[in-house]
Amino acid sequence: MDEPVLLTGAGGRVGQAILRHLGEAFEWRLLDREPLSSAKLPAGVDRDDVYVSDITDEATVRHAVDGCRAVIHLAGDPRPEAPWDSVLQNNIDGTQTMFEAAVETGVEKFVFASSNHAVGAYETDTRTPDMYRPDDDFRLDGTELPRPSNLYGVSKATGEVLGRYYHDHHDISVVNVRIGNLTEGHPPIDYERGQAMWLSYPDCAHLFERCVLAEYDYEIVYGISDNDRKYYSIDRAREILGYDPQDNSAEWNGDEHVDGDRR
Ligand SMILES: NC(=O)C1=CN([C@@H]2O[C@H](COP(=O)(O)OP(=O)(O)OC[C@H]3O[C@@H](n4cnc5c(N)ncnc54)[C@H](O)[C@@H]3O)[C@@H](O)[C@H]2O)C=CC1
Ligand SMILES: O=C1O[C@H](COP(=O)(O)O)[C@@H](O)[C@H](O)[C@H]1O
Repeated sequence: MDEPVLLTGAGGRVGQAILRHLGEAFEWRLLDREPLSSAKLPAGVDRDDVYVSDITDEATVRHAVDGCRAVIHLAGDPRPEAPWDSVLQNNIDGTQTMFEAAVETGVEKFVFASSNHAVGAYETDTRTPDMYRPDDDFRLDGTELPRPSNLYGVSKATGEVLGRYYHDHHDISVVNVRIGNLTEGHPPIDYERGQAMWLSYPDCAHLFERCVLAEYDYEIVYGISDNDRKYYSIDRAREILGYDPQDNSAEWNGDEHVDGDRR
């Protein structure tokens, strides 16, 4: 039996998108500061493998991480408008606590939920709204420096740099997924930017599965579906991770799929 994968923030939107599609793909350990109802637990996950804890609680985090081969780290304050004291504690201090426990216990891979907001300031007045449209060829590809939209984006860029530090000094494999806009069922309606960076639930789960299974050193990739509208390249995710997204926001008209076919 393979060693388990620890998923933090398991009760949230991204966590549930992953567990809904990958519930049986791995042996899971789940961590969230909120208790997880039975409806949020995949079949086969034992309550002993569920940790109700804050990610800044070093002792519990270390216990949860110990023996895992990989960590998917989602827990944090996801609000673009989050204030500094919250992102400092939940996103920066919490992520450093996760990395420290991971390297102390010999975890091989660390998958970090970064964000479009780490690079939101590339969306300048002169580029928008054209860059959100299919005929525009502006692309960010993960090699650019962060240009955060807000303090939340600063915390995500800091998480990426923490990963760089722990990779360089402790040899842990790290992939940062700059997630776009995860929306269940259909792309955001009347929101061009959101359609350009839509990540469907099935593509989200597939991408994080590839992050656990692929081999890499230190990577920054974009987490969006294969949208006709896009200003994030997914070439690196395809090449390094074997990401093969199946969804495209252009195939949706509001909440209707153009073929009447929803996966
Ligand atoms: N949903 C999206 O479209 C995007 C999400 N992300 C990132 O993905 C991650 C997950 O986001 P969502 O699932 O949307 O958020 P969410 O708010 O739905 O889920 C976050 C989960 O983490 C838990 N959590 C928060 N702070 C914690 C702490 N200090 N200790 C332990 N647990 C804690 C919460 O209880 C919650 O269950 C976040 O890091 C967010 O920044 C990034 C880009 C886009
Ligand atoms: O990082 C995040 O980004 C998504 C999309 O950003 P938005 O500015 O288009 O709303 C956001 O919904 C999510 O809460 C956040 O964590």
